[in-house]
Amino acid sequence: MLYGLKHGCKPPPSIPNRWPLGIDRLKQIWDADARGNLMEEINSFVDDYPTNMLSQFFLAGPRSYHSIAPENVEAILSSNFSDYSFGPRASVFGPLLGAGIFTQEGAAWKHSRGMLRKQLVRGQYQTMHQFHEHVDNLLARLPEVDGVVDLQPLFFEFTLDTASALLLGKSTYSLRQKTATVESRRNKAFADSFEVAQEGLARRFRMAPFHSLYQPKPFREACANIHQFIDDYVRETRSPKSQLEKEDCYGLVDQMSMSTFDDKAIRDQILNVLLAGRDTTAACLSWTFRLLARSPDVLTKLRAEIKTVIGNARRPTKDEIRRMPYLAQVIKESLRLYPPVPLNLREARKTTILPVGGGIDGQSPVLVRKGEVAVISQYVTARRKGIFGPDAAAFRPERWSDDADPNAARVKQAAYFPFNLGPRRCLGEDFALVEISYVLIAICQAFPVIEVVDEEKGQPLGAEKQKVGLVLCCMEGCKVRLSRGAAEKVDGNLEEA
Ligand code: HEM
Repeated sequence: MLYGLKHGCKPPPSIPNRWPLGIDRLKQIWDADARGNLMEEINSFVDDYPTNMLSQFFLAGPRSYHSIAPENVEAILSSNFSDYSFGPRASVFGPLLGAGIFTQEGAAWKHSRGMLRKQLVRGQYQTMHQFHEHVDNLLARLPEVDGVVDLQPLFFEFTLDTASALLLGKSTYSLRQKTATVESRRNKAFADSFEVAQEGLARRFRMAPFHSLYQPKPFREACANIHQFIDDYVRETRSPKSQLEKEDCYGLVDQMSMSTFDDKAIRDQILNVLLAGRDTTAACLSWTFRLLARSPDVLTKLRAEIKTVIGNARRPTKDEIRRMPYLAQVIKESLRLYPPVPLNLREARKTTILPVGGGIDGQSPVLVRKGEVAVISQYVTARRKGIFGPDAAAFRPERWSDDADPNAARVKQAAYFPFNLGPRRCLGEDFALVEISYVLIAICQAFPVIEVVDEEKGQPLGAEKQKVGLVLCCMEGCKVRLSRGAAEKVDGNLEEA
């Protein structure tokens, strides 16, 4: 208390509750979630309380602080990083993930991060070859001439294929599951179990602190199937025969096998990275195409850039992707409006201070006691009109380049953190951005027409139903009309540079 007074701390406004223990607020959240507009509901709280922060109690749980200001996000994730922990994350995700980079903290996390950085940041995908066959498989699943397709499930299959190739050194080839071989059935069973297990983890996450009550048989079986699948892969990859046959060591299994990790440690790391990287990338691809199909002007400008830098019949190189500023802005704007990880929380491991949010005007520091929870939301912070202007809810990629004033650009950048900030910033950011760019380019090249479907025409942005699971997805999927029209190349297989 004295510590707080010394630093001029003041409490933030509380969210008023009509029922005891915030039960009305919990109901409001569950109802909004069921309606598919949880994030918009949370966003609207902020319009009612336009200071930087709100505090709230739920049931008998600790006080939580909902922080909107970028200064607080920076303090939580970066400058005061060591004052916070993940709270119950390891135990919520434990049944599937065990101990890996996503669930670990302290020295064990540092060790994992050092090892994975080598694989993810300087990995084989630098050459882009790793993506080629999967992009071709994706294009082969799209209409031959013209038609309506829901891209969202295809993107989830695509990112499972690329992530498994990166991690296991061997893809699950979900996009090719038309042939019923023993291996394809095994891969399909893995993909299905992964869906069930992820849904279970999302439920456990929502139920924290009562998460351990949720472990139904289908969830336990799905986790067991996944563990078996990965263990088989690891054993196969580590067998002396397999090592002899291999020309390259692509996968994480290979890299970890060269260190002292046992099979269980390898399995845990693979699942941790798979969970971190697969759905996030698929969700971003899906939201980006939804946005592009509704924004013909943006699409035209993007096509013009693709045509100038690469043309319409050749695969992009990494260097060409770097030379496409508008493409980068399109992805950045999509991640601003629809961050795959829309909400995050940290628990104070010691008493600490947030720079702003206290008092009536929200400008005083706030004392956060040990055990209290700080909640941040990329979705909410990145939609603040005070930062992004009156058109904050609009999809306008140009906003990332139209600031003559470097300070205005800096303020926007500070409010943009879809990949997290600080020591635990996403390790797959570069991988994801290259992968997303490649798919955007390939589909634009193959389809001169990408349009919103008739039944969704005129639907305003933000009115779509959203699903907040482990990532933010669209309940309505990503249905678009695609037409190959007079494309320069129609067989779906692009030439290499
Ligand atoms: C658009 C795609 C992606 C987004 C938006 C994204 C976002 C994030 C976020 C917000 C975190 C922090 C989560 C937390 O600790 O609370 C994170 C962590 C992480 N991400 Fe990503 N991610 C993406 C793609 C990927 C990919 C493709 C990979 C790997 C291939 C990956 C690997 C990781 C890893 C290993 C961590 C844990 C880092 C650590 O705790 O030190 N991510 N990501």
